[in-house]
Amino acid sequence: MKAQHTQERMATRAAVFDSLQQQIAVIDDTGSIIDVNYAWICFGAENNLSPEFSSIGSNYLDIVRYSHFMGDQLAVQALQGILTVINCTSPHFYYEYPCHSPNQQRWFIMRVSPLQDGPKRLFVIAHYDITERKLAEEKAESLSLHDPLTGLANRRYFNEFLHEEIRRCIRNQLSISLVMIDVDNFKGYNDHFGHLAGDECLIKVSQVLSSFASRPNDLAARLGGDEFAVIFGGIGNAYAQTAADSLREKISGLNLVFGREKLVTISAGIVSVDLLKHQSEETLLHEADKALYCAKSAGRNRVIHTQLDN
Ligand SMILES: Nc1nc2c(ncn2[C@@H]2O[C@H](COP(=O)(O)OP(=O)(O)OP(=O)(O)O)[C@@H](O)[C@H]2O)c(=O)[nH]1
Repeated sequence: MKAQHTQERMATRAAVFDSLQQQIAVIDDTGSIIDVNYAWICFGAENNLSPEFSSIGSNYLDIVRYSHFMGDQLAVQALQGILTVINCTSPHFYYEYPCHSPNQQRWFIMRVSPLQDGPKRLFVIAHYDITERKLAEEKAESLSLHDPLTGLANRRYFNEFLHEEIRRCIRNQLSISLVMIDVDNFKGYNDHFGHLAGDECLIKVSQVLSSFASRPNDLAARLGGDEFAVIFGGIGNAYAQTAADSLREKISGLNLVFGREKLVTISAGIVSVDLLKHQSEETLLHEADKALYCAKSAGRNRVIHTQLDN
């Protein structure tokens, strides 16, 4: 009676093990696979992994070593982590990793924990799919860094990017240029066509700015209202002047007319430093703002350029 009861409990436990969505394998201290659950088997099949991945008796550590040998850079960290638990240098191992396929973004967590089964030292390797959480985090992160109207970087992202870009340029002795931009007489456009049309106008301006900031070390940002900025990392005096002139022409070329034949234009202040050694972001911001102020005072629809020495 007792034996039957124990058997039933074992069967229930096995059913629970197989019903879990997490992919679980149990290995011994040599890496040999003692057991896998149904989700683990399905994962192997869905991802065309070799049959060894789900076979009892295969060596899981060898499978991970082979992945590393085949160029999977993450496998070496997974391997080291598993070994720290097997060698008792760490009580658990927890590892978050991307596992993207050509048409799907996916992330997983691998958790390795020891399991004492009578005299046997075993280890549970559990993989959890955390794609939903990761995508939600990425979306929240993107929302916190971008302006909702134009999709450009917001002031917070701009500040962080400028800080990092200045450090990168100083480290590598590269040039940098910063362009501060303000739409001219935008209040007039808003008053003439209304706020919604004003929003459309800001979106069009931002699209032009984006098209000028296409390299990884460039950034177009909306700092607030009708105030924008473009960072050109690694770009010095000569190109920045040409780019800002062309940017100004492209925006007047949008032909956004309001009032009595007035055109939406921009004023811009540029600061460039060739082969940056030790200028601070405060100086760059201050000088670009000053140049923008001069462009406004000098009649708008123009670019004023300041070149700083190191
Ligand atoms: N439609 C719209 N308007 C905005 C937004 N944010 C700020 N504004 C308006 O942008 C205008 C900014 O005006 P200012 O920069 O002060 O002045 P301006 O008319 O552009 O004149 P100058 O800058 O001196 O050439 C104000 O009328 C604000 O109400 C927005 O998100 N959407």
